[in-house]
This record gives sequence, structure tokens and C-alpha cells, in this order.
Amino acid sequence: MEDNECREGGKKVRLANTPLSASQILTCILPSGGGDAENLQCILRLLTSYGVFSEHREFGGERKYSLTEIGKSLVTDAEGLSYAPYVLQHHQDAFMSAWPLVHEAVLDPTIEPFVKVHGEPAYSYYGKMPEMNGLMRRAMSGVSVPFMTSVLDSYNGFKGVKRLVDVGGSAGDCLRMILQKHHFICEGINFDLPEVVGEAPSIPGVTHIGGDMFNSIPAANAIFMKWVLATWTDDECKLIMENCYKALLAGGKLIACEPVLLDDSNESQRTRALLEGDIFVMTIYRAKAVLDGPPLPELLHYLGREMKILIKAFLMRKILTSIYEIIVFRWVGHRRKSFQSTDLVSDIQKQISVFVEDEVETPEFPDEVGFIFSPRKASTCSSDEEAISANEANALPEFSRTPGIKTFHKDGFQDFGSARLDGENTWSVVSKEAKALVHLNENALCSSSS
Ligand SMILES: C[S@@+](CC[C@H](N)C(=O)[O-])C[C@H]1O[C@@H](n2cnc3c(N)ncnc32)[C@H](O)[C@@H]1O
Repeated sequence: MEDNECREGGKKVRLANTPLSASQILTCILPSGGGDAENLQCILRLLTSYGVFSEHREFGGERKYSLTEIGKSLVTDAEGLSYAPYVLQHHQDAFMSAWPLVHEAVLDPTIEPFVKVHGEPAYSYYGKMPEMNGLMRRAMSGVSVPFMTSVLDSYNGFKGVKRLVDVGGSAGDCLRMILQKHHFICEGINFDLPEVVGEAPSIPGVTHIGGDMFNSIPAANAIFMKWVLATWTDDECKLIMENCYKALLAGGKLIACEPVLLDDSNESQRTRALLEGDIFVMTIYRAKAVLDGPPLPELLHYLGREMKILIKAFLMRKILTSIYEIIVFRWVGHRRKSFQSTDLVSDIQKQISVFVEDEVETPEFPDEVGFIFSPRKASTCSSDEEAISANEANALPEFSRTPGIKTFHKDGFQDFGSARLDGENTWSVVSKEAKALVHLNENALCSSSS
């Protein structure tokens, strides 16, 4: 029986959020009788004080309760989705046992509290517990579907993409929604850990591929990544993003969608949700261990100047001030030689000047503006011009957590402060996209604060 259904006289009925007393609610929970309505009332009153229920009481009469908007978000909808699995997921024993060690993250940030308790990182722990992985997938579906509805209403950057990979895509809901909206995308690849995609439902147009994003990522025109980077350290983010760079075909782009902290530590629900999320990640996922790898300037040089801006933005988390940013990177011209961001968020524009590296060629890509904003002909998968060649598609680079990058430019990171912009066209596109993002963030705010 669904959470918002009840039996009355042996018949299943859907409740219309009519205020009910504790004993009426108890009858819904335990149709065959029993239970203690008084104890239930204690819980209902507390939840009312937290805004999950509204209390209705005529003078001296019985207390009755109806669901508020927050309460409704915990009730499964017609598709079987709700925020409830997310709440349950965050309160599993394995997580709760890490919280008493949260102070350890301050004393010794190199091992996250979860690892201190369980002896291994969260994702490898889930991998051995199918029920934890299952709850994680349901939790992600419940929160991602409403979020993606808002993203897809506002964000227009999938145009022209033929092959899209969702890195860390869980059960594939985000990809399903993107493909349902954008029929020109011929192929969706849901890429996640083998034990996660192994249990994912089959989705038309979507291939589930199991793997490790720290090794390699399937080739694509565009990579979508939501709520993935936020759970990794800066060093790990660099490895993931480098693998994205290797996987993207010429003209491809990375669409990263991540929660970012607000500058102001106010008491709003939104700020609290973000700050709590940050501590959750710190406790469960994100130790600050330094991986073996190339020194930062080497990697930055290898990645190119625009990637430096994103990495720098991540290193300076504070400068990002919106709840969810979509940061899009587009590779233009020749792969590896140069690439140019066209979609940086406004906050980054204001606070980080663009670093122009002399060695990086100015991209020759006259159609860049049109690439994003001009209406494109509806394309089909058979277009030779845009189809990915078999060679390209199969060119999955092998990449380990210790990449052997040799190039080193000692001044790679020092010019970040210099105030040079690289072309009016790019920046007019940037500001258009930034406006769209502001709108998107407002939508995300509405959906997150409901
Ligand atoms: C917070 S969830 C986000 C899920 C999904 N993107 C969404 O927004 O609904 C992070 C995802 O990253 C996946 N993941 C973790 N480590 C990974 C790895 N090394 N390679 C690929 N995916 C990984 C997890 O299994 C999980 O599905």
C-alpha cells in the first residue's frame, strides 16, 4: 500500500490530506488494530514543530494533523518516488556511527570519520552491501527527479549532443529525463560503479556501463555529472576532470552540476541545508589525503587554462555563491591544444579574472556562439558529419590515479589575478548563459526549499 493510502471498511482509499487525529492515523498504519495513539501523538506534535505536519484544533477539541509541503515530499508519488529514501539513507546505522567522530575530521583530516569507523571508504563499503546500494539508488532517484525537472525547464545546453555520458549516474534517472526531453541525443550512457549499474533498471536509449571514473570514462560529445565532484577532494576532482577531458571528443563539453556553498552563513533553510550537506560529505566521504600525482601546476598546464578556472574555483569553494551551479566547459578547435569555456557562472566571472596563457592557442571556432544558442536542425543519429567514429568512440583512455604527466610550467598558476578577458563574443555568450543560470538557480532554490 502506498504511504498516502488507507483502508476504510476493507477498501483501499487515497487520502486527500484531510486532517486526521492520531488514532485515525494509527488505524491507517495498523489496520488490524493495536498500537498506542498517545505515543504517536508525541511524535506528531514534534514533527509539527518541525513543519512536517500542520496541526488543526478547534477550541478544546481533538488535535488533527495534515501534511505540509515538507510532509508531502516524503510521501511516494505515482512513480513511486519521494524524498523519504534520502532521509532514510542518511540515517542508516553505518552513517550514524560515523557522526560521533565528526570532531576527528578537525583533529586529523586525512581519514574521514566513516573510514575511521568502518575501515574502508563509503563507496567500497556500499559495494558489499546490496541493500545500502539499493537505498542509495532510490534516494538519488527521489531527489534527482524533481531537481532535473527544474534543470531541464531552464537549461538549454544539451543542444547538438549526440552521445551523452552521465558519470556517476546511479540508476540512470537523470539520463532518462534528459533523453525524454532531447530526442536528438542518440545514445545515453549511464556510467557508474559496476555494482550500481548492475542493478539499474533498463531504460530505452540508455546503456549502463560499469567502471571507475578514476580509470577511464566512455567517449562522448558531452559528459553530464551531477552531485559527484562535491564528494571528492580537490585532488580527486582533478583526476576525474582529467578523465573527462580525455573522454570528450572534439567540440565536446562537460556539464557539471554541483552544490556550492553560499558566502553568507545565514540561518535560512537553504544555507543550513548546504552547510549540513557539506559536513555530511566531510564526515562520510571527503578526507583530505593527498593522492600521489603530479604537482598542481603540472596538471593545470596539461589541462589548459579554462580548466584551471574551474579547479581554482573548486579550490576556493567560498567564491561560489549559488546553491547549484551548472558549469559548462567546451573544448573547441583541436583537442588538447586549447579549449575555451563559454559558460562560466557569473560569480566566477566576477571574482576570477581569466588567465590567458601565452602557449595556449586562441581557438579558431567562429561558430562558437551559434553552437550554443542558435536553433539547430533536428539531427539524426545517422548524420555522418556528427556521428562519432568507431575509433573515437572506442578510444577509451587508460588512466590511473597516478598519471605520468611530464609537462611543467612553473608560472602555470600564478597569473590568475591578471585582469584580461579573451574576446567579447565569448563573454557575451557567458553573460547570456549566466542569466540562464541565475534563473536556473532560482528554480533550484524554489524546489529545494519546498
Ligand atoms: C551522490 S551520487 C549522485 C548520483 C546521480 N548523479 C544523481 O545526481 O542522482 C554519486 C554517484 O557516484 C558514483 N560513484 C562513486 N564512485 C565512483 C567511481 N569511482 N566511478 C564511477 N561512479 C562512481 C556512486 O555510485 C553514485 O551513484
